[in-house]
Amino acid sequence: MTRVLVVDDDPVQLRLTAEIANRAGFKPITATGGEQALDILREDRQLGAMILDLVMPDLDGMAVMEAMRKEGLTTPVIIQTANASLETVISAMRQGAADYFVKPVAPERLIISLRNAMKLDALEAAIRAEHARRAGTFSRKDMIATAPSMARVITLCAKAAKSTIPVLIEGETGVGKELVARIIQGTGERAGKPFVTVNCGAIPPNLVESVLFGHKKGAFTGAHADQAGKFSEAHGGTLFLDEVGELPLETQVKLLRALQEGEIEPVGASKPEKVNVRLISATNRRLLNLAKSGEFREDLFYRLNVFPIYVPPLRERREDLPALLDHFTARFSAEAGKRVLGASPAVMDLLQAYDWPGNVRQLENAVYRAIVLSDGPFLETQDFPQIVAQSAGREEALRAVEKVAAPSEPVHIDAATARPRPDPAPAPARDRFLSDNGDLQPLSDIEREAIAFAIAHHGGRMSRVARALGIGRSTLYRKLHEYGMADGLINDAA
Ligand SMILES: Nc1ncnc2c1ncn2[C@@H]1O[C@H](COP(=O)(O)OP(=O)(O)OP(=O)(O)O)[C@@H](O)[C@H]1O
Repeated sequence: MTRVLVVDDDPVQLRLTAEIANRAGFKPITATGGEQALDILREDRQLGAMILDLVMPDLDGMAVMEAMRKEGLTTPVIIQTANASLETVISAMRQGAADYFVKPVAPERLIISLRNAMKLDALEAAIRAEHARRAGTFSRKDMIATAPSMARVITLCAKAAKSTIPVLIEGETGVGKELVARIIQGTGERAGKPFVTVNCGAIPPNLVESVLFGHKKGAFTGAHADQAGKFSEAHGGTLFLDEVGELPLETQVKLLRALQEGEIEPVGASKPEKVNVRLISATNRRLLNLAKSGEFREDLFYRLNVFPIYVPPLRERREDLPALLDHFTARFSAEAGKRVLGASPAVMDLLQAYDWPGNVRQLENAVYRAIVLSDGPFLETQDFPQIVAQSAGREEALRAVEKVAAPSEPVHIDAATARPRPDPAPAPARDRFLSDNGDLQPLSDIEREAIAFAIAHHGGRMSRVARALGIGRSTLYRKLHEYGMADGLINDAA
């Protein structure tokens, strides 16, 4: 539940405002003076917003805002004042207040103001994060991680940033491993230097070596010119090897050499080249288990695993869900040009009860879809149809196996090692609008297929076929001729 700080020296007014916030689903925290408010702000960096009275005996509202600016306290501020002098309001807004109102305030007005202030804050954070990503200066504040189980991740990130030893980040898919890697880079001495990402699982095995180490002209058919690899691109900076467990064994040998010697050998090169790269690897399958089963070189495992960081799955840190939801809502509603202020309490219940096998990335995608679907100021459960369907399915499945002892757990990182390697990716179901090479089919092909399907479905009875397709019989015949399908087909028995 998002915490809101209410600051007022009048105890009656303080209770009234706190009660409005409480009824709107926020957790109010109260302070009766400026000094006390500042203490709370310094302690609790996760406050959603502060409602601040301007006139107070010890430290007034303006002085509180001034102190916040100096100390870099960024909680959004909504000013409340008894007299609406334009000058006061202008100075408060100049100090960075998100909004102001004159007491007594209508509850709806206060709630909208709170939601807007939080949305603006989340949006500013998203923009800051995007800037940081581009500049290679990601830091701890660009990651939502207030859950106790993330405290260790944050501490380890800070330690890893102080050195350049290889780091191995383990965690299920979509938990934020790349984000962790970017924070290590962005807060260390290589901040602002290249951050090059390679998804080892996405490169065809015969190209991995050339992608990583580069190649020389003529090294193989099609190598028309010298080509630098990812190691060279990351020179002076950080190389992030995602899904490192997917590297072919031959490439693992070369990677080991690159780590041991600090030099690489491009394909077709006659001599090695020196590189200065900090390596951060990630995997969603326990690398140790792969090493034990011989699928990953043990010597390379120990080289990569000097400093391991395990990122827990989202279902083990549900405390982060509200902040993540606000973060993605603000970002996507701004991108889609919609005025979504937040989510209904029912949505929060739905999301809290769900297991999130795809972790933060799945949440990000679910919120994106919800924003596209939503047509009100708050996201509702019907805006999350997939989560609703899967949650309902899970309930039913659980009811069906009530008497069976085995728990229905989502895929866990340890369980993921059981997959045989190489893992032949199942052929994706072909979309009926896409050709085999993934291009959209021409309309004529789609129409031809629809007609053929309708003819088969209605046993060749053309009146029915035409009716089903919503066209006249003569149009159907014309199309059959056009597509060369007329021969032997026309059987007009209705
Ligand atoms: N704690 C967080 N705060 C804000 N955004 C997050 C957080 N964790 C993940 N994200 C966002 O979720 C998405 C997935 O994160 P990321 O790519 O880092 O996951 P990953 O574990 O590397 O995924 P994969 O295993 O598929 O490579 C990204 O858009 C990322 O910015």
